[in-house]
Amino acid sequence: MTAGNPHNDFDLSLLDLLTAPAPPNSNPAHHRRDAELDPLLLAAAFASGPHVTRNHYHHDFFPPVMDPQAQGAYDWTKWTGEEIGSRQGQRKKYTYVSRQAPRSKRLQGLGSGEESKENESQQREAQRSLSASINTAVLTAARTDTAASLPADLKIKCMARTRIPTPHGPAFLHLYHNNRDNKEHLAIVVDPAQLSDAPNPAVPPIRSRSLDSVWSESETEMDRITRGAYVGKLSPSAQTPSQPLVDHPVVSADSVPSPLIRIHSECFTGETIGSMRCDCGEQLDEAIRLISQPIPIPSETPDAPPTTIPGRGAVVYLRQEGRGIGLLSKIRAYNLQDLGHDTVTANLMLGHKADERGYEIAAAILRDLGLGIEGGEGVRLLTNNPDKVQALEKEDLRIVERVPMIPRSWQRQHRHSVEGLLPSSVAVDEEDEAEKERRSGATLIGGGAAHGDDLEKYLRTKILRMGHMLPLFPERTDKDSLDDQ
Ligand SMILES: Nc1nc2c(ncn2[C@@H]2O[C@H](COP(=O)(O)OP(=O)(O)OP(=O)(O)O)[C@@H](O)[C@H]2O)c(=O)[nH]1
Repeated sequence: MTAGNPHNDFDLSLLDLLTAPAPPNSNPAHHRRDAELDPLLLAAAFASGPHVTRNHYHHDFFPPVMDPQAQGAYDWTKWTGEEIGSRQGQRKKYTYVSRQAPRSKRLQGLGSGEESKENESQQREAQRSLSASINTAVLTAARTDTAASLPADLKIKCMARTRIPTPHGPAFLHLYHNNRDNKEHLAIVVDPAQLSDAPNPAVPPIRSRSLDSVWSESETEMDRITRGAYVGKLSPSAQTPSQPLVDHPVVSADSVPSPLIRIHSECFTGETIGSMRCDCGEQLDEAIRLISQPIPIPSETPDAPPTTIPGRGAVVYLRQEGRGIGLLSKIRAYNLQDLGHDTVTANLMLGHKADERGYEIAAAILRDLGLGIEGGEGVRLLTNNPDKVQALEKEDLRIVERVPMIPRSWQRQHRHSVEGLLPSSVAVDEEDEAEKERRSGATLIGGGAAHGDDLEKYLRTKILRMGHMLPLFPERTDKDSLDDQ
């Protein structure tokens, strides 16, 4: 995702500098509940360098300190540790702001082809040297002895959690920050037992360690509850803050089936405007449905009736749109696909790889949630993508089973052939078709199963060119689907 970005060499000791204890608040009744400057977001902003677009030049402290060339700016490379312009005994206040580019810079991108290429390379060069000077300043400011800039160790932190009622049952949405990119990755945790008055003690709750930890000595119970560090169900009369977890509880592998996990990548088109070029929206919905299904527990004696526990697991939702190439490139790729190229070739024609995603952040989020950790119960991974399995195993995630994601349109068309592909732990949806149409994908435009020629082509390419582990059924067209109705 960020591989090869020369701006990633951010010195982590700056985080300590930025997280130094805040001065005592003179008016505690109105203090902010979130940190004024989130150090992880700042780290990502520094690491990614200044982005010059028409409306956004870069983030900077005000008064300006990052761009040594800017009028009135302070050159950080010359900083000796004294606060700029501060008088004896006075603290100088900096505000972190987003600045617009000067007009001359904004107009640069509007030149002719040759001219804008030249401008682009000049901009890249300027970015490189500016980023180098920022890094020098950061190193000096943090007073470390680190001679060379090393890639920063990945750090993630769950900033907030809340309950979300979904058509498939309750879920807990967790929002994460990290020091690699400036994206807000998410985890949708399905664990309704956490809302029960008498949870099964053999099944530990899926909790974030970083969220449940104590962030500062001055943090109040209400601060913790507001950011989601509470247990049970929140209501006007029930507010119990959570306790920090020392270690994630270890569950023996045979006591309950391992939680079902999906690592899902953002797809604006499929998930928000109901595009049927891909099955992403449907997959997200289907993943939450499958994870929410009650889990059958084998009975201890042959005569005892079978029991179930509530569904458990999580979808880690990564903001790596378009298999990591971004929405702009994906839109261009769609036009190339309309010209007859497939999803892989279109990416390659635009100078991208077929897949530019990374799963390091996903693995870190799962570890934070105590899922797939060494010595633990392992996870069952919902995917057809062999690269995803491999990449997560490389991150030391303990995967005990791969569970296929069968596209809904294929489940309907090829119901009998498909049933055998699903492991017994995943129940086939027995609802009648009309009920299924109504409930599944209720939050997506159009609902139900995505279908059509575009989707057939996309799915076939994933099998034929990307090695996705799905059966290849005889090709169908939109007309066949209409004939079935
Ligand atoms: N570049 C590109 N990206 C696409 C296209 N269609 C969908 N995507 C992206 O592909 C990603 C979907 O990936 P996932 O939902 O994680 O699934 P997957 O890697 O295909 O594999 P599974 O786990 O088996 O579903 C999202 O980021 C989509 O935006 C396309 O035609 N071109």
